[in-house]
Amino acid sequence: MIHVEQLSKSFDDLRRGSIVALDSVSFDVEAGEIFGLLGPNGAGKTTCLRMLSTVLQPTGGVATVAGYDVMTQPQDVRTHIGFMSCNTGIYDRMTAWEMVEYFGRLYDIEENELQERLDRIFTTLQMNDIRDMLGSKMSTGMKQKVSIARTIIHDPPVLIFDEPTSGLDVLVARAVLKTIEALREEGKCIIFSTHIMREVEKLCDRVAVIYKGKILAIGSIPELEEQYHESDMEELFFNLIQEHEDQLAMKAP
Ligand SMILES: Nc1ncnc2c1ncn2[C@@H]1O[C@H](COP(=O)(O)OP(=O)(O)OP(=O)(O)O)[C@@H](O)[C@H]1O
Repeated sequence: MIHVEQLSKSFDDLRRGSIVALDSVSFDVEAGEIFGLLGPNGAGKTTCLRMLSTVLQPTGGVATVAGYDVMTQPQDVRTHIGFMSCNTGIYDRMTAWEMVEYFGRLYDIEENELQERLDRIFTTLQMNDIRDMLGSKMSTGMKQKVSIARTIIHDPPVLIFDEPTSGLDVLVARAVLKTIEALREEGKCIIFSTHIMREVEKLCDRVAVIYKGKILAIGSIPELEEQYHESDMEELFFNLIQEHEDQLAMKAP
């Protein structure tokens, strides 16, 4: 469903010169799977997800999403994905229902089908009590639910979540994670970025540890624990980063 091969992205930064935000990254994600990108700030997670959602153009490598090439078929990619980040916007002057309906209409969903989907999503995400609430009156958690609803209204096979729980309290974060789990049960292909170890342990079928634009390790958690002889995910993560830093230091002139 998602195929990424040697994907790279450099930015020309006025102050810092050329920045390699992502460096020859490769992975695949299947339907019915949650794949985590785990890395600290600045690791390249957002850059990777933005390229998969066609917001940014790669400077090297290839990526296909639902069979469509992000470079040559961006429009097809866009109709087959739902993208949500922690700052996906909510309109103050629209109700929850109007907002999700509005996004459904942007995708040209037939009217009867749209109303059925709205009913289903509002029930599944337990949003019926905020149906008529304006964006300006919503709590952060309510806004996050509306963001998820608008991300899935066109029933895309691929879902891309960029740090979806960032800034949320534990209760709302838990509800968001439960929703993502339920979407996996529906057979969605899900890629999810985070810097929170526990989220990966709870949710992800496989994970890529990403640091300074490179994938340092990739696999299921049991696979990684076995490969690196470390059962504590946090220790494993720090060890991988330390090892990478040591290698960089050895290469430095
Ligand atoms: N538009 C840009 N211009 C220049 N540099 C950029 C740009 N976007 C990202 N970068 C740089 O690329 C690197 C990777 O950033 P990215 O936002 O992908 O990391 P991240 O893993 O998502 O981190 P965070 O959790 O902080 O969002 C960083 O060094 C960042 O400063």
